Amino acid sequence: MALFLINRYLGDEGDDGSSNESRAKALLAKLQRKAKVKEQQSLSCQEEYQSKTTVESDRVTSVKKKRKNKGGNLDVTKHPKKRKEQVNQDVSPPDPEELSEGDNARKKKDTKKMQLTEKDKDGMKQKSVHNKNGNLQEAAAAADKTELLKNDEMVEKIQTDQSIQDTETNPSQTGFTILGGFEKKIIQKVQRVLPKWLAEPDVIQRDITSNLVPISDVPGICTKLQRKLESNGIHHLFPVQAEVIPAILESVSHGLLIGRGGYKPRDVCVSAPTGSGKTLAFVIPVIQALIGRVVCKVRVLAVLPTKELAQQVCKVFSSYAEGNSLKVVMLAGQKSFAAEQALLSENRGGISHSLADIVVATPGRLVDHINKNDGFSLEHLRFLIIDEADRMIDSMHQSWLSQVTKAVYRPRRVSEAVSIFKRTEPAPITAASLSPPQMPLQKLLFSATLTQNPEKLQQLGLHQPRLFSSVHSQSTTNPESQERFNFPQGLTEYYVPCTLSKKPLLILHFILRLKFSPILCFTNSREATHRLFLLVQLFGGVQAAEFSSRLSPNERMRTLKEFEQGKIQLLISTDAAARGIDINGVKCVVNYDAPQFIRTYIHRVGRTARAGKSGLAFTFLLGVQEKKFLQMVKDAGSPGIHKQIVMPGNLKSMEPRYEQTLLELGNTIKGEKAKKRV
Ligand SMILES: Nc1ncnc2c1ncn2[C@@H]1O[C@H](COP(=O)(O)OP(=O)(O)OP(=O)(O)O)[C@@H](O)[C@H]1O
Repeated sequence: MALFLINRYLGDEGDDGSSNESRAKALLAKLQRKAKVKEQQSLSCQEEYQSKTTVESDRVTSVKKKRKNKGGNLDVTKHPKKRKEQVNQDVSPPDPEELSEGDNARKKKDTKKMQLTEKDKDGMKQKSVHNKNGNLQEAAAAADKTELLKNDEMVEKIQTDQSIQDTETNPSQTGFTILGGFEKKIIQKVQRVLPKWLAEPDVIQRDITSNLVPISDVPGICTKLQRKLESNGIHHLFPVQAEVIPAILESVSHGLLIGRGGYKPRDVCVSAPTGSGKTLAFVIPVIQALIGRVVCKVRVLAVLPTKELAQQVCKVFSSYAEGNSLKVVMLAGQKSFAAEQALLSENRGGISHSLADIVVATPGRLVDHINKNDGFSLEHLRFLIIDEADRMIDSMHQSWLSQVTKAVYRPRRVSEAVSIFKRTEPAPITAASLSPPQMPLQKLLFSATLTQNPEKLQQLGLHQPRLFSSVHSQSTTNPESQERFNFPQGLTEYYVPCTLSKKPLLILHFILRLKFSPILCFTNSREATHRLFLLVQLFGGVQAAEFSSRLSPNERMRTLKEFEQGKIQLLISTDAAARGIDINGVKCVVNYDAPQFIRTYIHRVGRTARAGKSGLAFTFLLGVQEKKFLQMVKDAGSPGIHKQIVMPGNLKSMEPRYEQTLLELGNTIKGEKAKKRV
């Protein structure tokens, strides 16, 4: 017995319930009818074709015969490409049997063209007769012949090309749907458009000095903080502070719990030049928002890429939290894990109590505390500050943000789960979602080189972000093209063409002859930093120090302090000191090694010309680097980089001592290597 019964649809006749045999007969009859109709159509096509193609030359017919002998198959309507190839090799009209109605119409067109070309031929013949005489006439006639032959070929080509076009543009003529043909379509280039919030930011004035705003003119800053600012020597706010502080304060105008009108507050992104005062732009409003708090909980978390930066920001927070009973704790690995744990919380009566309102952390240590410290809770977190945001996005592979988000939205302990505040991850706003008291998490992003790449920013999961920027972008800006940034107003940029061997002499010339101290000098690796430091030290006459991961965190801190105090004339550093570090009084930055990326350049040169002051930046460029580097700086929106030539004669007097120093350097490095091996 058959397991399956397969029924085939045999047309309307198949539905009447008759036997298989009668169905087969009906189908056969139908096919025969169709074949007859087709045959009649083909015959009528053939007749029409023969009547219209009398102008075809004998030569063409012979070619056609040849093709038939070869057994070539011209049924290429299904394969337009193949047809084109074949036609180019073997030009002949298609078989009348193959012609459909569409082909006939096409044939009419072709015949018209042929007639036109015949006229051309006649015209050309007459021309030649009129223009030439005597012996020349014969030659001219021969030339005409070849011309005509060429013409014939052209006519045929036009015909076949036209027929291909017809077939391709109007597939219905062939009766087949032609698949593919994509290469023929003109594909419109996708116009990338920035999202509105990125394309139309709130504009921040770039020029600090002529746009200072008196503290009392900025709405929302309480008198306590105003006095604190003044006691710290700040009487006016910089443009970025005057714009951003009121915006953040507005989002907490109805308390910490929920944004205005019950909506979650918008996240804030700030892109402003180096040294423009971004730190106070988040410290002031956040401190003010916390001043009235009753219970101590971690409500502010600031994440920074390096220990030095975390320490710097922690210092500013502590300065403004002082006297407001707010506690600031740093988690950056400066202290042991247990010591940081003790600073974060204490256990009273079996319940963990937070000892920190504001936590300033580096990503690694932060994740350690989230995972291993039960006394560290982010359940009440209200502000997440991401400083040097573009760098922090690059370090997203450490998944620190997802760990923070997890800790914020999913309380780990049962006691926390029954908290009166219900946290919900950002989602469509409905009346129901707004009914319980909400503790929103607001993200505040800051950078001098904030990316405009929406794909990168998307990783941060921003909620209705608002951008404050000193860079005006167009809505049509291509996010993939090189981004433009603003340079500090007081910065003057130079490049110094040089050779590799002259670089050490140049830096010595800058410090010993041109007296450009203090100089912050950047190299591209810690080895290069160390070698240059040794060389300068051996040369003598300069107070130099190095700054890189070769040093312990405490040594690095001490070095920065001594540099700021003026005890060090030349600080040779890796990019460890390129970002965010605020060292008072750096007059000159030297890029001993040219930076590879524009962001690195902007942050390095931004260590000078801070807070509206002036500063100089020099970049030593080898011949091969010049073109690419200058283009990169220009494309990024630099107001102009000047050429500074140091004549070889100016370095001559230092050369003998330098040669001697190189020998000593070789021995010192050998000694260091030997020491390492032991
Ligand atoms: N309103 C102000 N008046 C005077 N000085 C200020 C003011 N605001 C900030 N400063 C000073 O300006 C300097 C630069 O500030 P800050 O470090 O915040 O800049 P930044 O924009 O964060 O720079 P970077 O992008 O390099 O990190 C600091 O020394 C700070 O004390």
